[in-house]
Amino acid sequence: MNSTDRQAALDYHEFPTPGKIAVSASKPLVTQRDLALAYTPGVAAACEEIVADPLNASRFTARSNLVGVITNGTAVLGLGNIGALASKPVMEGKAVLFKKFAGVDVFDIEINETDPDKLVEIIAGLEPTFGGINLEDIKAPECFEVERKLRERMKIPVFHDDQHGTAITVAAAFINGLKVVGKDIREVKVVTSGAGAAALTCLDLMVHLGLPLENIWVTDIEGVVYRGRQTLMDPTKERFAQPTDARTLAEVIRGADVFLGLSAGGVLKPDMVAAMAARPLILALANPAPEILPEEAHAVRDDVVMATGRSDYPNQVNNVLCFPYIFRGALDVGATTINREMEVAAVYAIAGLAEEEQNEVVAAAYGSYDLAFGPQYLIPKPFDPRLIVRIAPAVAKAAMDSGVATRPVANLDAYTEQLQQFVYHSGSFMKPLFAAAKKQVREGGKTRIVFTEGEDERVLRAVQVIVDEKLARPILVGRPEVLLARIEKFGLRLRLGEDVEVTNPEYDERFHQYWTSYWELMCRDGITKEMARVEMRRRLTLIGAMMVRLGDADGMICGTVGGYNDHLHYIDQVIGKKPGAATYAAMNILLLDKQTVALVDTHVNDNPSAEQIAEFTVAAAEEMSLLHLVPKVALLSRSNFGSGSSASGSKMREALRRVRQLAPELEIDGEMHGDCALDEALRLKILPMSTLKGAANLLVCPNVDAGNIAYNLLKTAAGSNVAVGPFLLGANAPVNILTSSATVRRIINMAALTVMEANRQPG
Ligand SMILES: NC(=O)C1=CN([C@@H]2O[C@H](COP(=O)(O)OP(=O)(O)OC[C@H]3O[C@@H](n4cnc5c(N)ncnc54)[C@H](OP(=O)(O)O)[C@@H]3O)[C@@H](O)[C@H]2O)C=CC1
Ligand SMILES: CC(=O)C(=O)O
Ligand SMILES: [Mg+2]
Repeated sequence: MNSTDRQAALDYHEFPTPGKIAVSASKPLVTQRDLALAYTPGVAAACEEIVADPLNASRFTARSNLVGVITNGTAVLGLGNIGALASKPVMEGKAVLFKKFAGVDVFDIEINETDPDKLVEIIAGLEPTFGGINLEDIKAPECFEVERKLRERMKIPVFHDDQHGTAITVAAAFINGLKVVGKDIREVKVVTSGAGAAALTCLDLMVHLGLPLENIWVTDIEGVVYRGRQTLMDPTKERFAQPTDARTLAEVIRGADVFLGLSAGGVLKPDMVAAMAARPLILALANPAPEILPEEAHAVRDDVVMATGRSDYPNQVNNVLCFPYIFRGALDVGATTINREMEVAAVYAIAGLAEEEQNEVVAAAYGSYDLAFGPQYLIPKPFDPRLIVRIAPAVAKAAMDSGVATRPVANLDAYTEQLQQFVYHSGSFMKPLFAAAKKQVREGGKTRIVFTEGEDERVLRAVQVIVDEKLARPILVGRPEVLLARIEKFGLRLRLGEDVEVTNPEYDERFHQYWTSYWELMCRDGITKEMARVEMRRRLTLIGAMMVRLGDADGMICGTVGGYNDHLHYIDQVIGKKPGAATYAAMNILLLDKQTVALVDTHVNDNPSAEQIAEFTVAAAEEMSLLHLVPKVALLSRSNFGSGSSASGSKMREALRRVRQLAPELEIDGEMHGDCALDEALRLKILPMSTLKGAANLLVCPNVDAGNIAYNLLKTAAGSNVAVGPFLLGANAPVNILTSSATVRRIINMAALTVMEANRQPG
């Protein structure tokens, strides 16, 4: 690490508050009554329920989601025996990863004790606190004994991460690596550097998966582990002792197909790499310095396939791919242990994911979508959000099948769905809407959605999911040769003409009809025939809009590139407003932690009149009903029922009067401040005469600046994956203009919603 990176790492740990974790309360503690419930006397009720039935601890305490990350600091990363106190940053780090990747809470516990029996006594005594124990960085061979004794004594999962988390991840990289180099697990020679917690347990699992024991050559700080060796031996190591005269890594590495390094930095030398078999697989996993750096190995030969434990090289093989998710699955079914069946399920879940297409979140985190299964991508990346939905259910199922689950989940699909929500906040909101869209497709409803920026990477990735999930029948506007090249580049499987229809902007026999129709529409608005022809070829939104107008598509999605109002301009020319509508508006929905709120107008009307506001408020409320949301409308202002002498206040009052005429059944009030809209208690205090009940979920802003700014602030403060929209209100067809910040997920969601709009019953 250079001095700048070192300083950055220290600053990260020190500022703004020392360390990386804190405890946060999951219940409100604001009033005297809260205090009485949370603490004495109320807390006694929870205690008594647990006395009556210990299983109630998982109902009334955080135990079933709480893991102890416990170490004595004797084998911390590759830093060695640096002691319990100095290991604390690593344990806090594990806690952050547990929480971030799988929502598991952690107490990190660093214990000043090297005697295995005493360590066992201390940890076993913590069983009431935790739903699981993750042992970390305890050195071999003591770690084997500590784990075995704890497993015997404790009725919760005990998992030594450096052994099993590493073994599971390494086994996934190993089987995928062999696939890439085209070798058979029964025939490869594997040489390790390291015979500690990680290395020996990796070998154990690799043997379970089919690697013959006699093909394994283990080396450690003393050299080769040979039969008859006396120094630094223990029974676990003894199992791998070879009958050989070879004594050094340099000797046994000759002709090896696989090197597995779980020892210390710089142990594997370039001349040893040169002596390995063709297409060698090198897993140099010591942290933070690997046994050999990739550039050193590649300098010796160009057929090496290489992985390290580090994030700054391709193929990071690190137990973070396993431990958050194996615990998620184990905790969710109340597993009493983590057994071999659960380990193997995790191996295949991780290995299988690497062969799937890349994910947008991974691409955003790593700055590239160009990851396809192969030498540079053997194993999923730690930021892949699919890890949780692949590994945790596989582990949960294996726990149930092998009889160690005390709280089996009744429906694995529903469980997986629930985990999906952990990754995508829009999951639970969208689920019934996806089901409705799929039903339309199955029943032959109006489902042909044209995507005008068909060549855009996000659109292509979204369309792959839309095809796989049968959410719509997509039409891509794009040049076929570009589409084909990009589909291949991104590792997608779309078949042009079969899965998706294509409209080629450079040549399509329908174009004559498209541009002449456009000219007929616009010939009295300054568009000549020549302009109509040229515009129709170069304006993708015009093409899509004309397809919808002429019945070649049922709905349209555009806007991933370009300005909102530029797209609206062409939609207005070709599709126009709904009969009777005087205005367009844009509505966005935000799926916040505690509530779902829609905001209108976020993109169109600079300073709408009261009449316009009334019109788009009613349109927004109708759109919400289509999405199964019961609208509760607040007309926002900086004035509260006439409290401020603002022009917007009187405009919103007038809008209220008009909405009440247009839609008397709608629950609406205003004008009011944003906090009164969302906080019923405050509203009752300040505006006790308000007719609005509960929190408003449709917030109508007095102008587009307010709407747009409020939307972007809320979206950013809430974090990613929370926005659905924008919905274009007022157009005479189901067309939606997205924005350049649209993600793949948002495009998929909006396609499903456009299908629903296309099938909306009039009325
Ligand atoms: N990428 C990943 O996910 C993970 C990586 N690791 C890394 O693996 C390494 C070992 O961790 P762990 O098994 O927990 O620790 P242990 O202390 O249990 O084992 C370390 C092993 O490495 C051997 N060793 C140490 N130095 C050398 C050397 N210079 N040459 C040859 N062998 C050596 C030790 O030999 P002896 O006992 O004879 O001294 C021992 O067999 C660490 O670097 C750790 O960071 C560990 C877990 C996960
Ligand atoms: C990754 C890890 O657990 C280690 O290096 O010890
Ligand atoms: Mg470790």
